[in-house]
Amino acid sequence: MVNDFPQALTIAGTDSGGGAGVMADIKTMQENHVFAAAVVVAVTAQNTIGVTDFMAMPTKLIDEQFQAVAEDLKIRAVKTGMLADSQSVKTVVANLQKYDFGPLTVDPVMIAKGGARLLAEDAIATVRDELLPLATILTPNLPEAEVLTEMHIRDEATMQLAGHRLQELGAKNVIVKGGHETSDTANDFVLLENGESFWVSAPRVETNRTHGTGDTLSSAITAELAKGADVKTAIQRAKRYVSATIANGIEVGHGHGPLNHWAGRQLKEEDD
Ligand SMILES: Nc1ncnc2c1ncn2[C@@H]1O[C@H](COP(=O)(O)OP(=O)(O)O)[C@@H](O)[C@H]1O
Ligand SMILES: Cc1ncc(COP(=O)(O)O)c(N)n1
Repeated sequence: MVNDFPQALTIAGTDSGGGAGVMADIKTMQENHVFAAAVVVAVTAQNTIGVTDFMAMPTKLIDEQFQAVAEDLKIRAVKTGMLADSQSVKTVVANLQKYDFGPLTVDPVMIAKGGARLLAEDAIATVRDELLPLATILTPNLPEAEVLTEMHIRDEATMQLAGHRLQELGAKNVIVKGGHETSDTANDFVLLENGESFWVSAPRVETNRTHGTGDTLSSAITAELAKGADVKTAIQRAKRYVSATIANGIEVGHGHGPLNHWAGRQLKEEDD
């Protein structure tokens, strides 16, 4: 059948070091048996040690990438990652309103693990006011949730409160990621559109090989949605996948190392 294979789209920045951004998204979607397409919003000069430079793509080129994808592919689920600046966020929002790419996962990327700012300060309001209300699923880490809700998150109770505030801001479903916490388990709080809430958890791995964890979780969710999973199932499967990529680390680079995107194959073997 023409155009029937599950296809997903990432709208994000590239990582020359291969561990995060568009590169992590494509590897994740591929490993989860979904065809991955990409609209590149920014290019970063980056490795596991840090980001040395980046540039946002011109608006016209972003528009043209959207048009090229929309005219030919049948995208069933889409995610956003690094969006760089306010102009780029507005361009992405306009294109998401123009084309139907299915459920939208918004990973509100702001600052890289190495400390570099990947979203201009004045673009935070644009993300909150214009992009967040389009989100089927919003996936902030703790610092991002704090910035978007303007509250201090200290514990599980404040993570839950933040989830509810983010839903009030317009995101249908929210997952507040606890990767930046220090407890023995990596606990993420999930609040669904119907009001149901629960935690997804995995043992915390003592490692600095966590470059691209957020991208990997959000693109695994997007891949599951592209295959037709419901939101709850997509989040549970994606958590299992990202946990395996962290737990079965590979040694690449000298800083915050990338994940083992092949680890899902091990999970399949365990299941069989
Ligand atoms: N050291 C770790 N061990 C296990 N899971 C982790 C670890 N660090 C992050 N995670 C998980 O990875 C996912 C991404 O979370 P996080 O690292 O907070 O995102 P981000 O990359 O956006 O900062 C979450 O499910 C989180 O719980
Ligand atoms: C292009 C791009 N997108 C996203 C991230 C965030 O990933 P992390 O928080 O793991 O550094 C990144 N470093 N680079």
